[in-house]
Amino acid sequence: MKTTTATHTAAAPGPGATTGSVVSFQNVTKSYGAVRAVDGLSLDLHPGETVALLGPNGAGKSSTLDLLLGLRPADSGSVRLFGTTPREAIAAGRVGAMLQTGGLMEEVTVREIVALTCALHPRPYPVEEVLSRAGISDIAGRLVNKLSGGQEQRVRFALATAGDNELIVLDEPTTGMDVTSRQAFWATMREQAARGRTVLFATHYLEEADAIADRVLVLSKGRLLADGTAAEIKAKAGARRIAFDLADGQVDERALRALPHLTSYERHGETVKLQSRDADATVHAVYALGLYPRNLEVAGLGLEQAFIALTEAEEANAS
Ligand SMILES: Nc1ncnc2c1ncn2[C@@H]1O[C@H](COP(=O)(O)OP(=O)(O)OP(=O)(O)O)[C@@H](O)[C@H]1O
Repeated sequence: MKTTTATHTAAAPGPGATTGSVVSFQNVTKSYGAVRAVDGLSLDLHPGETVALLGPNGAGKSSTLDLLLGLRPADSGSVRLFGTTPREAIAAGRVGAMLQTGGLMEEVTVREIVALTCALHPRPYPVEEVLSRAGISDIAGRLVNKLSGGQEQRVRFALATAGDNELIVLDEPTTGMDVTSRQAFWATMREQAARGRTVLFATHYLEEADAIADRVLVLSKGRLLADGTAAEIKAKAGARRIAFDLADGQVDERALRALPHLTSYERHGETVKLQSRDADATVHAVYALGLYPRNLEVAGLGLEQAFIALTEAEEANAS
């Protein structure tokens, strides 16, 4: 995966000036030939929010971020950042970004590329601080084209945080990073959010969305399928998890599969794992079969299971 960093040039209004929406999409549509990548998308992001953008492959996440940053024009609808066009907001140095396309400048050292990006930013952080925060002080003298994939990713992280941006946009930022780099990365993003900065990140790591984001947007086929806290998304998926053990002789696969309100069924030996839209009724029906479930557990879905349930339901509706 290749990534690039949006640069910053002109002087900007002071940070913290934002009171309205940081990002506003109104009925935005984008097609590539016959493929509708973004389909009537409307949303507003507010100062200080940390927002995860989730969706299966091809859901339109990268296209949405490209439109947001003005890298592609929308076919219809309006995209505004801080009440201005994306181009104006980026020129004013209000936005930092790590994207999936493009490459880093080659034949320069890590320190040089970071120093250049700091020099272009209207409100830069000190170069050594940017290097240290991204965990790349020890490789600052190395040529950019000699870096490993994970090291490159950390350099992009440094470039996206070279100055005080009001909005930070990240497309799958931690792909290729090791565990320590990921932790350092998210610690920095939390600091930014605590300072009132808005962070929007697309990810396939649902555990990151669950742990980091205070708002989760689920996209499917270019449309917004769900928008809320991780807890709200889990609740929206509706189903609950049920798990229990049965004694060997009690496993009657047909009867178990026919339990009411099931959305998913799995059995591993004597352990049965179900998802149900009405856990109370399903558990009642288990007892009504004359079974004696042991180690019975009923719990809400994790974000990952909720995401799968929501996007599968959307697929089923569409077909
Ligand atoms: N430049 C392009 N030309 C043609 N089709 C494109 C182009 N860019 C994206 N698409 C199509 O638009 C749809 C949305 O793609 P997009 O990259 O925005 O999705 P995504 O959610 O970021 O996917 P992934 O998780 O796989 O990165 C896909 O069907 C994709 O094939």
